[in-house]
Amino acid sequence: MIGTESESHDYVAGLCDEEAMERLDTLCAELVEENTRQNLISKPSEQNIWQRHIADSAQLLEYVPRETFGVWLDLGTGAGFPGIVIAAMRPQMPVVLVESRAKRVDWLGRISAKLGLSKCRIEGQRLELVEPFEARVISARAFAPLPKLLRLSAPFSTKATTYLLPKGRSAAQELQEMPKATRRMFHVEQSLTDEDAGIIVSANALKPRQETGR
Ligand SMILES: C[S@@+](CC[C@H](N)C(=O)[O-])C[C@H]1O[C@@H](n2cnc3c(N)ncnc32)[C@H](O)[C@@H]1O
Repeated sequence: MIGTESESHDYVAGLCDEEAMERLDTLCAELVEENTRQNLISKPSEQNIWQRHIADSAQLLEYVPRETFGVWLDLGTGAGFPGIVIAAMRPQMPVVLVESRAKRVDWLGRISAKLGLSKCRIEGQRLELVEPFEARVISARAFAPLPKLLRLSAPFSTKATTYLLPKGRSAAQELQEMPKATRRMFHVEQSLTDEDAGIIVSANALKPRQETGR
């Protein structure tokens, strides 16, 4: 389990190059600054931003091949999690962020430009209105209850799509409440950054590295 800011920083550094780490440092600084103007993240979580937000997002990369080619779709990106972190760590991969709240859309546009994320596209509207395309990965943190999430994301999903859904404490319960056919398609992985949190992942997700101590 990753318990401290410095452990979180080291963990993320092991998943990306130095330029990506510089982008993430910039993201953290800009986020704290923007958090004085709009409510992007909770004030207390500014103190452990690497654990609560950056490493928490970055761990999703462990579930997909390093050379992922298709589009990564992040639903309800909000302040940027996990979508902006993923885009900052893998700038060559096309990433689409869907967010409906205007102030957050504006922030996502500004930070994406500042970080030079040319492959990152922001859909500033409700997911229900986005023209469907095939997503290689669909991620969503704190976006919607699982039945709604799967219903809204279905137009973007194929058999090859990997779902990565950080769900906090409710992960096992939410999956348990789904019909049997859906339960067979997913399982819950332990979050690296919170011992009480789970990530609902689809069956085609990679197994994460073992040396992380899980
Ligand atoms: C609880 S926040 C989570 C933000 C971010 N994923 C995180 O974990 O920090 C949920 C976000 O989803 C957005 N959202 C909710 N329903 C949406 C929809 N149907 N289409 C697009 N965005 C939506 C909200 O505006 C909000 O920013």
